[in-house]
Amino acid sequence: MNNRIIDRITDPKAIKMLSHPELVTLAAELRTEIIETCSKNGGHLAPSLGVVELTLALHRIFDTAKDRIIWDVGHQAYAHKLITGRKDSFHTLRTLDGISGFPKRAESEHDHFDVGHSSTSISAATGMAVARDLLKGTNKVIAVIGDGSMTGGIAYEGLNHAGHLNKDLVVILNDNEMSIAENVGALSNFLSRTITNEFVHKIKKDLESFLEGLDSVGHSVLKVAKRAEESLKGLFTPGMLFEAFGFEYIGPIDGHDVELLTETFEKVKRFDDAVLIHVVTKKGKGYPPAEKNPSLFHGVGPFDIATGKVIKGKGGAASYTGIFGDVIRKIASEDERLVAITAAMPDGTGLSPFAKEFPERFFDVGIAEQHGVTFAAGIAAKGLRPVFAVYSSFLQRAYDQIFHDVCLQNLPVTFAIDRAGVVGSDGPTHHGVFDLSFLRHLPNMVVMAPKDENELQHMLFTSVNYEGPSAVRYPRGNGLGVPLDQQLRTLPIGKSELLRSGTDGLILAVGTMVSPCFAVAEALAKEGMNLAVVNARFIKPLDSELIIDLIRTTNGPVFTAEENAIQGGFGSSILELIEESGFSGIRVIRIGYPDRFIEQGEQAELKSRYGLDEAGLEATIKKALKL
Ligand SMILES: Cc1ncc(C[n+]2csc(CCOP(=O)(O)OP(=O)(O)O)c2C)c(N)n1
Ligand SMILES: CC(=O)[C@@H](O)[C@H](O)COP(=O)(O)O
Ligand SMILES: [Mg+2]
Repeated sequence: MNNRIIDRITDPKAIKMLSHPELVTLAAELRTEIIETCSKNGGHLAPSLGVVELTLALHRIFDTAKDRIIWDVGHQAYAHKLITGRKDSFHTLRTLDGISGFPKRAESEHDHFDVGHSSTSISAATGMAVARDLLKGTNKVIAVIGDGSMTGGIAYEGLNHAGHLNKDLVVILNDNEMSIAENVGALSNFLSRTITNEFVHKIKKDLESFLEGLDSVGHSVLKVAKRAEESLKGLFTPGMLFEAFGFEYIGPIDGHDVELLTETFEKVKRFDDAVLIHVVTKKGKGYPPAEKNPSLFHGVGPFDIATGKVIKGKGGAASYTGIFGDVIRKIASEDERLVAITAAMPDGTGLSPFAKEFPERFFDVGIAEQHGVTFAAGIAAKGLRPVFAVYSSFLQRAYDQIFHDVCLQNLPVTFAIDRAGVVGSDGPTHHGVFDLSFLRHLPNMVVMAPKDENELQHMLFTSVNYEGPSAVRYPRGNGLGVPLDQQLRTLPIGKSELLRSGTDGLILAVGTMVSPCFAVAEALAKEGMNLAVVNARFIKPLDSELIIDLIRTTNGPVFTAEENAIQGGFGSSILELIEESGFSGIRVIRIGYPDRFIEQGEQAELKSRYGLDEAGLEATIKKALKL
């Protein structure tokens, strides 16, 4: 008979009734459940395994029906989900219409803030603490933030404000000495304090034996020194930093000792000022392959539990990310001006091989997209060619820096925008469906999207050699498997490619939409309908000359197709062009993502749901042509 504790936890309050050995058993059961589900669905395995004991201790002491826990990024919240009523739906994790991989207020009363992007928890918690006090509430507010997420500037804006207000607020720093890759920066060195502590300890011992060897003067000095010991320790531990922000500091404590965590939280629950608890955990804890390779298992696809081997997809063409990584090295080998930058995503953006080959020209700035952009602007201002490789949705953080530090000064920064379009299981926080809209209205900016991986190569080369800011946006996943030209060339700025002629209608397509649009036009030709198809290549500047000519000669509607929000995107720019050119009576049908946040699901599922696959495009076009 199945006698698992996990099956009895339908409400987190049940955690409070368990004995210590039962909590240890439950931790193991949670890990099994998390590993099994991630092995099938993929997911953020290593971060979630690392906080199982922390999650149990939090739920043992706090009551999430009223107390507020804000998980930073939220990719580590699987145990929290399992014990807050979502065990039976956990098998749907990250799937279409299933439960989210991140906390979601709409999903549970125990999720208090929607997340996915990093470093927001302290600010949100501070806001909740202020609101609680204004409303005369009594609940606790707890932010749980990782050491990687502490590299994001907003975390310090939050700390600075929270420490100043000194509200009843708990920040738990989950320090596993890892971001997705190795964590970077001075703070990370400061937190991994082992060497410093040993060093301080040795100095203290040496000093003590020296003073003890002296006469009574020495003993008096020793007494003073002993009294100063605490402050000396404080001077060399991370506590110093957080205390300077106005927080009480507790730690570092073992984040896998559920009893110690529980005792600590019990005490802290009675405090009524801002406290930071520094908890040390192991990323991937309890699953040896993840402990050994936490970067691979940070966000992993389906894998074999016994061997820890990731199950490869169908194979096929190289990924856009991989091609980017290859081309950028190729360009850098001939152009010494090229400098590559990532904001904590060296693997995800394909820059890791570049980092190995050109370590002096590679910079991981941490989760600091704003700094990454302005840093790139500084490099460009001195005549070099920075390439900032970044996910579309994370670039949103740096809108003002793109405007103020790059475009306004017309600096030659390349934005290599990966994960443009829908990204899949990460869902609405991570889909990259706004970049065309938020980039194309900025003066000086050139915006490109390749129809395939070969065009990606030429666009990157074009971008690095362009004298102003430019962006190349490309999707998550594989290219089309087209042959790659060996010789890179610059594309004429603002020139599109006419792929097929026809006067029954005009399709203007961008990036990943070019191939399915072309296929649909070819199929319709067999039914006697001849549509022109344009690979836009440039979203900005538009190839106005060609597009106006084609609009003039078409007898049918104009279709625009893009993997971006319809609002403000490429289709909108065509409407503007039509208006500016004085056309009237032109029917324009814009195909893209509607004005709502797009849910999680596989890319193909989402494209099908929103009519961006071949079947959907054909249906839309046929309807408009009244076929
Ligand atoms: C603004 C932003 N940039 C980048 C990311 C990608 N990202 C997600 S988790 C993560 C590392 C977080 O490290 P840490 O906070 O230490 O958590 P851990 O995974 O180690 O538990 C990164 C870079 C993100 N979610 N948000
Ligand atoms: C939580 C987070 O932001 C990242 O781990 C993200 O999920 C990575 O996405 P990719 O899998 O597309 O690299
Ligand atoms: Mg970490």
